[in-house]
Amino acid sequence: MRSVDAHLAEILATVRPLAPLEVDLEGALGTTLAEEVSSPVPLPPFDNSAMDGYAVRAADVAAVPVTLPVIDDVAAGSDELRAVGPGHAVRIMTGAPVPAGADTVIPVEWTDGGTASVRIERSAAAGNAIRRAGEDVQAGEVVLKPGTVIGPAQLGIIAGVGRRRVTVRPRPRVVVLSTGAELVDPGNPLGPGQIWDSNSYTLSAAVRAAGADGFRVGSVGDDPAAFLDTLDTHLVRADAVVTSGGVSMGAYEPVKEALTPLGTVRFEKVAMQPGMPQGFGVLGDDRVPIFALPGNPVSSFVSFMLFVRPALDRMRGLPPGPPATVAARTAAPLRSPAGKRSFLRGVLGADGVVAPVHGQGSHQLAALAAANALIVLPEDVTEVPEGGAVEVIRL
Ligand SMILES: Nc1nc2c(c(=O)[nH]1)N[C@H]1C(S)=C(S)[C@@H](COP(=O)(O)OP(=O)(O)OC[C@H]3O[C@@H](n4cnc5c(N)ncnc54)[C@H](O)[C@@H]3O)O[C@H]1N2
Ligand code: MOO
Repeated sequence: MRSVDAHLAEILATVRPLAPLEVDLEGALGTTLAEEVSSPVPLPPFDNSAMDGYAVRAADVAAVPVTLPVIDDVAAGSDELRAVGPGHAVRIMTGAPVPAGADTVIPVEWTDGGTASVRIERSAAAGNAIRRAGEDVQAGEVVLKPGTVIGPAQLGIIAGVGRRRVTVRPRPRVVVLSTGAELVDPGNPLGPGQIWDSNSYTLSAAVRAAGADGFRVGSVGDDPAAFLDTLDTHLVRADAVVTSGGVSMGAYEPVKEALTPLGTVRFEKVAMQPGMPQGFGVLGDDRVPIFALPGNPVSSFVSFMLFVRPALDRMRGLPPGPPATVAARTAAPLRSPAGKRSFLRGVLGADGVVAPVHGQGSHQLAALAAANALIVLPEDVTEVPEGGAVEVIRL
């Protein structure tokens, strides 16, 4: 049997970061920056007011109360500014440029709010409520480095430095396909021997949660030719394919039967529980990676977290690796088969104690849904006593 680490190593040696492309800001969320972004101008571009109030000379408000004539009104966006002479005040709004001559801003709350003249009750030192040009970013300064995932704030600063388009590694497009003659799409009635297809929903959601775009094709039956046809149809829009089911030892294993003859996809037993039967390889001239995951719902989910997620990180241009673990103590004794790495489902509390959920079968999806962690027991561990130290993957 192949080790979990060897299987992941082969996957990571095969998948490649997606080629960079230029996208509009609207399409940049969740992508990975593939260039350095810098600002052509200082930000803010000019000294401006941090508050609604009055721009004055600090010397004129050293002794208060004082009443000054209001010689102008400046809103944000104003460009014709009158200089503030000695003894003058200019009404100013947040974000408006500070007029020449003024060196401080008195918030409106410290005044009577006058428009022809203003009575100022409190004095302020020079520089009060003034945001200086370049205080956020200097002209030419790099604001984002390649390899940064673009979230809302990163998108904001790209727009904030005036860029309309940006070069990124895109979100991988992942086609998700489940197989099994027993599968019925949720919302439809079950016939004898049928179950609702949950894996295609779980896996396409896991794809999205991993920062990629999932296209849920739904389920195909047990016919290898129909499976290949469906795959062919969808391959053009895929950077990767994830399938579930049809990979073990049964009489009807469409994924294994269809892909094995291609010679580019291998089916192996990986020393883990759940998730032992795994297929991985590449398809077509573009060598699109395909992950053929086992059909048991918990098995396919755990397989996704261990193998597909790191591969998607690599495709996104992020440092890939196994899921991070944290140290915990188990609330109950645990068992694991010798020679296999186990991923038991558990609930990790704020106190660092993890309680295995009831129902550790690889078909028990409700138990997985109740869990927030996978308890990892290494290959050489067969038992852990109550209170024993374990590593867990947060879900
Ligand atoms: N003789 C052996 N039998 C099995 C072995 C083995 O080594 N020797 N391995 C077992 C293990 S471990 C697993 S895991 C499963 C993997 O089976 P397949 O990947 O071939 O998947 P299926 O047979 O199609 O389905 C397994 C199970 O999962 C249910 N399923 C499948 N697809 C879905 C879906 N989209 N949504 C919800 N549930 C799904 C399916 O009904 C089956 O109950 O093989 C063991 N057998
Ligand atoms: O290894 Mo299978 O993935 O448990 O049930």
